[in-house]
Amino acid sequence: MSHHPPNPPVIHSFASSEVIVSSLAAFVVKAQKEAIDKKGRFTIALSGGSLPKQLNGLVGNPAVKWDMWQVFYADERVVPLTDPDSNHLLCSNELFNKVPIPKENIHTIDVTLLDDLEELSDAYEKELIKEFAQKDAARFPVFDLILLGMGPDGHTASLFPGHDLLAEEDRWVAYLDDSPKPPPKRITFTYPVINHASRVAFVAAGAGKADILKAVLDRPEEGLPASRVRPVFPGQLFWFVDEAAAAKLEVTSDEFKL
Ligand SMILES: O=C1O[C@H](COP(=O)(O)O)[C@@H](O)[C@H](O)[C@H]1O
Repeated sequence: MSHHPPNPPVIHSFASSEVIVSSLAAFVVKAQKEAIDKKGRFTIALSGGSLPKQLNGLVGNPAVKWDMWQVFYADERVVPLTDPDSNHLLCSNELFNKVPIPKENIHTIDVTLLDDLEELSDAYEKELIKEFAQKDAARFPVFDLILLGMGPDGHTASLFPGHDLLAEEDRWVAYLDDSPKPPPKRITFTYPVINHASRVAFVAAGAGKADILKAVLDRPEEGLPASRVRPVFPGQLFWFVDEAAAAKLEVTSDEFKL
């Protein structure tokens, strides 16, 4: 465990969510290149919600080495992969069905275990162990990049305000059956996984995110789930926001320009 304090977050603010799309694509490509140069593979975790649409700048992008990607989900709803609530379905519709990524490089939940949350989350944890433990010999997986969204209540992945899972220190993947946002049954990466990544990036756009973004960044002592994302040094946290979402932050706009 590093005793160095976490790096301060880097906040990139853009005039519109359209500009986020191209900047985010360049950011992902840079993370991909560094990972492949170092380790010959790129491990990335995605979220659902508004995030997958923002990945459109990767479609048709010749710099993306799809066969080197290993994709996991930072959280997933416990539903069939064809259900409109599935994060995998959303990511497939927005991204994976439009690019030449090998299907076996996308790690989905095991849908034969939908009736047993404990087995399902254990199986997804084992999937992570297969990818990371033998190769990296670390106590927690070290993702090259985890992309997160933030809900209007400050939740991220399926870590919700006041939920017991915020205190989970050992498990890599946990389950809940009481999500305040439907559907109630979900699995989620825990903080030990999120906070051991090399890079974690939040994407938040629109005026609907302004109040909660202010609370998360200006009042971290409130302990909202998104405020608790503080990657262990030398990991780095990034925020990709548009001006509407950043409107209520205290820092001057110059500090936010790329
Ligand atoms: O339920 C979820 O919500 C969060 C935030 O969604 P957003 O639509 O406000 O961006 C999402 O990141 C997570 O993956 C999803 O399961």
